Amino acid sequence: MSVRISAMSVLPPVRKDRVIAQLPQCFRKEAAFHTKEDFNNKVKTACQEQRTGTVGRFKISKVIVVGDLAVGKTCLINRFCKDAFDKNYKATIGVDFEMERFEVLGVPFSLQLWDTAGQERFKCIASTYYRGAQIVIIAFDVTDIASLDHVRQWLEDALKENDPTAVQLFIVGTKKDLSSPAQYSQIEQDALKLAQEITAEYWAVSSLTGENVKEFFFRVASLAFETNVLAELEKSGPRQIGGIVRINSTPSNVNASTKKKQPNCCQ
Ligand SMILES: Nc1nc2c(ncn2[C@@H]2O[C@H](COP(=O)(O)OP(=O)(O)OP(=O)(O)O)[C@@H](O)[C@H]2O)c(=O)[nH]1
Ligand SMILES: [Mg+2]
Repeated sequence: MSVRISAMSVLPPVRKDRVIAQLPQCFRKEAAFHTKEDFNNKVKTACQEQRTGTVGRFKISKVIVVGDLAVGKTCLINRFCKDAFDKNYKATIGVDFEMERFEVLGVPFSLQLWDTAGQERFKCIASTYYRGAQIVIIAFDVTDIASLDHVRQWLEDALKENDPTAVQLFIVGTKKDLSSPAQYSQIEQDALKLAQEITAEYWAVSSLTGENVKEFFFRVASLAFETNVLAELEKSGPRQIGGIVRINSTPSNVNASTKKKQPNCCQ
């Protein structure tokens, strides 16, 4: 960890196409983490006043991407991180990970993206890396209803290793390019219903065309950032040094992850 911190301090500036100045909007209002148009005001003020605590210095949010084999988890990450797409399937063995650095409201913020194996025989290796995730992305293939049916099982497995109240959950339908509008809208109904039931934000993407891929990860980064800054503000409360004393320090859109701080061995 200390190696990573010192390495970060000498890293070049964040890429221009990783700068987030405005809150990216949700994909579907029916299944969104929240539907606010802008970042929380307390978060914006904290960023302007550089009162974001560990966020922006050494905070790295862990994201795990899980889901059935061959639904397109690796392709999704590769489209975003490398702007590449491979039409040949190469199963992930265990896990891979990528670091993505963003700048949100002027504050550096990193996501550690863990790409896990969907194949049963590699699952037990992969699941040992689930711990400490702040964000869980469950991918399913929009042309394969069985992969949507398996989302609940993936959720259960991911939450075994994590504090369920401290996790932000996303369901992502992949391979949107392969489905006709009629087929897609049918599976979307089921996916939205499931997302509502398990309190997840729903997205649909295509790693082949790139549709919604950047928008999705920007949304993930922004919501993780917002949650982290709110948690920092709640932690420091009215005693915040160098900031304005706020009598009411409870964030207006308190969400699960600000309620309980989990021990986080992986960060
Ligand atoms: N048409 C199309 N094909 C895709 C898309 N995403 C992935 N694929 C294809 O689906 C297959 C599986 O993709 P992967 O990303 O390797 O799947 P995975 O979920 O990482 O699989 P495991 O690592 O075994 O869990 C590959 O042949 C990809 O080319 C997409 O958006 N559109
Ligand atoms: Mg893979």
